[in-house]
Amino acid sequence: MTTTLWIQQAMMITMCGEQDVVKGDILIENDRIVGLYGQSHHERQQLQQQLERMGTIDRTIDATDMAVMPGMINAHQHSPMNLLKCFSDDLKLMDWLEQKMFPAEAKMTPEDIYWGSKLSMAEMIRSGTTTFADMYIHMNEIAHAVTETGMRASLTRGLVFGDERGQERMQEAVDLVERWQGGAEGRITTMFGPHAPYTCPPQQLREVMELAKYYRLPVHIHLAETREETAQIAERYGQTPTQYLYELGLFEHLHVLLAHGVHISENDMSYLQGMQGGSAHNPLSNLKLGCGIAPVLELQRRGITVGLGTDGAGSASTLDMFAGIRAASLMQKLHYGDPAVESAYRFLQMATLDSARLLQIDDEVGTLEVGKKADLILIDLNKPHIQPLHHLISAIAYAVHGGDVHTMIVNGQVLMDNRELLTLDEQQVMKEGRKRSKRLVEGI
Ligand SMILES: CSC[C@H]1O[C@@H](n2cnc3c(O)ncnc32)[C@H](O)[C@@H]1O
Ligand SMILES: [Zn+2]
Repeated sequence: MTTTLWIQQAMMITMCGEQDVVKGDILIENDRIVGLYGQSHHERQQLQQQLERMGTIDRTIDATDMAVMPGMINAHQHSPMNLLKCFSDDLKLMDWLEQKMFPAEAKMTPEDIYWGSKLSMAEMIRSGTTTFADMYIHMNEIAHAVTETGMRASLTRGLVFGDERGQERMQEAVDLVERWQGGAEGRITTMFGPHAPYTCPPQQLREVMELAKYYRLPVHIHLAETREETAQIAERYGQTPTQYLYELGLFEHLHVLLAHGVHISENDMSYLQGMQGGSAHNPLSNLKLGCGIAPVLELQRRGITVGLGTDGAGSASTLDMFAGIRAASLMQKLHYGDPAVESAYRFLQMATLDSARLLQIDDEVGTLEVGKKADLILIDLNKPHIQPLHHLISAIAYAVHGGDVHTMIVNGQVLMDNRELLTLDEQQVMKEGRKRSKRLVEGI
């Protein structure tokens, strides 16, 4: 059975080019966009023809005073870490990770992961994120949660080595890929996820690379997040973290999603130039953990894709990608002492199309285009903190926040309708989250 949806009179931001704000209508058939129409006589005629072909329309949405744009794509996340949000802040990354996160994670059951990820999904849907890249443990539970909530996700079993359970984790990574690649009607894709240079010795990294090549899947890895990491890798291998991965051949044939990429020197950039994939910039996590400012614009100048993520709520405290867009832009303005250093539009593009490129799903999502998947958000502009509306792109980058997202559609399915979540029980998710997080942080 065909399902049809007609969004009327929206300010459409297609993310296909600088001049792309057009008032008009969008037609969706099942999971795909089948038409985008502006106000010209010719486009109105085309709209009428398409409507005649489609017959009775199941649902219309009056989007007057609303912007419609592609959903946000969070390119780096650890969704169950929402259970550990705001419990151990204001620490250095290694202390935070080793003394707080790892001990709490060691207590996590599959059910904790399921409910923790659902809590994140409720927050993400509420704040306009349609897709996320997740690296964690017990990934089956996250895959089930994604299936139920209707979101789109790239799932990765995070791999750390150094104890006797390395091979077992590797098997879980393979199981995830075999069971879930293309799952949930194609909304789930998978990657291989060696956690970081400092938790993955050369031999194990080579083994993961072989698996990624065999399955023809991307690799998702943390890289160059702190000065301490640079010092540790220099001490162990006499290399920078980026050089370490380069010498192992990681950038030769594989699509790689690098999380953070803060401490990347000019010389390191030459190792990354020409790579498939790119870097996920996580400004809020980097600011909160005092990691530094990623060389976002230098990487982009060298043709390296930079998408946008939040990192887990355990460090970033929020999964609101609009807050991330604002932070990313302000960081670069401050860093260069130049407010004109990069446009607001470019940062919106990082959170949509560029993140889609990192997840290797840009042929399906990241822009509003005929033939692409219907993954989009409606933003309510009729609010005091947004009005008067002089420049829509500026307003979205600097004034809008996640709470302004009115309606969300993923794969043609409405997940949030006028701020009501349709695919999860928010009260139950929060109740389970509160109960479980209490047990996890006890005594830590
Ligand atoms: C083994 S699953 C993923 C692993 O990553 C940890 N993690 C969360 N945030 C960060 C970060 O900013 N840098 C490095 N590692 C991070 C998380 O706690 C999981 O153990
Ligand atoms: Zn991370």
